[in-house]
Amino acid sequence: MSKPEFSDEFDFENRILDTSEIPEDNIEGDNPLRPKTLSEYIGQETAKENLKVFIEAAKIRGESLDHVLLYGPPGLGKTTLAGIIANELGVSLRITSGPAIEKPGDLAALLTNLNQGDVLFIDEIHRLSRSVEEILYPSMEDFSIDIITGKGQMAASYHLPLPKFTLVGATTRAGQLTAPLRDRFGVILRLELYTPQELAEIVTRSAGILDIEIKPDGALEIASRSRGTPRIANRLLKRVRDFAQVMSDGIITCDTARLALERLEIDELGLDRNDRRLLEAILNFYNGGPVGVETLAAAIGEEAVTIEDVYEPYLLQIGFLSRTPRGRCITAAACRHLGYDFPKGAVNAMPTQPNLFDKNSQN
Ligand SMILES: Nc1ncnc2c1ncn2[C@@H]1O[C@H](COP(=O)(O)OP(=O)(O)OP(=O)(O)O)[C@@H](O)[C@H]1O
Repeated sequence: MSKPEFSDEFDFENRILDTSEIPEDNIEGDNPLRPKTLSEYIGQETAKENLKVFIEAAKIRGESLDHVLLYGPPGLGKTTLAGIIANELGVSLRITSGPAIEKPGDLAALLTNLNQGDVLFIDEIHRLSRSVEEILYPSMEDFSIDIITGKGQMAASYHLPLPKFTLVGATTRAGQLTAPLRDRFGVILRLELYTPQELAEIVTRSAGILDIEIKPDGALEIASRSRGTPRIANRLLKRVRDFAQVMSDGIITCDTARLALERLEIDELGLDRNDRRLLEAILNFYNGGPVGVETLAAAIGEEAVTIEDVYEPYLLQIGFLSRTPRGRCITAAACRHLGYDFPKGAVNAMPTQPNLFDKNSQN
């Protein structure tokens, strides 16, 4: 088939495969689907096994857990894991985010209100300002902060001891963390995209909690189209349930799942119209690439960071996109999937895996 015309508009707003936080995932709300203990948390075996040991050891010594940095694409369970850490340690969880801490005083107020052993969760920690970060260093290291009040001759400095706490930082962009901040985390865990089998377990667990009848092949069908992401899997489960209830007997089978997902325009690999348009843009406008992410973002009217955080991890993972020093390239496998010929003279780059610690990932 020849190259496609790239005409349709992108629809980023109403994307069912969106990984950004949804209201029920706000940890302060009571989302029944969110696991509360490590044993309920499915997948991420390496991270989970290590964390189990560190939590147990901290409990045996009667100390607070070392600071933990969680990184990985959105919707993989970083916030969930922070809640589990606090729960397993039997302490309270305080939640904030990088952009919410505007001034050093905001952080000082948070830190001085913690109790011994508490977990402070800072989401999007890469977005902390420098002045806030500078207060964070001594508080993470020495559990104390120096507060300066007044100006000029009236200035006074107070040294305030803090309770020993555990900072859990979460980020989708570990490469944007400053080295001094990164070095102050004793435990650094990378969350990986989930396998279809793990996601099928998550879907089955969620269906049980939501009282939805689902067959194993139905769960696997939803799981394989969920882009390795539990947040998407849970969302698709709820939408497929709607189709199953209206169009059949309410039981989710492989057939009902397939039918519903086709109606939602999500293909068997979990790609939707936006993914296809993005790949087609590389093919159509740039002869398969390489194209810089900023240029690509301008061409399709999306922010570069959304392409990098939301679209790319999965497209890289399934080998449909390749990241070269000169930009993004479509792979032969992606062309095959979309039904196009691999463009003549295009760079046949090997698929690359996302490297979230890579500072140059914006290239
Ligand atoms: N390992 C898991 N087992 C079962 N369910 C999970 C797991 N991880 C995540 N979930 C489900 O996925 C939803 C999204 O998880 P969570 O909000 O923790 O993601 P996140 O990585 O913090 O995302 P973001 O970075 O976008 O805030 C949760 O409500 C939970 O129901």
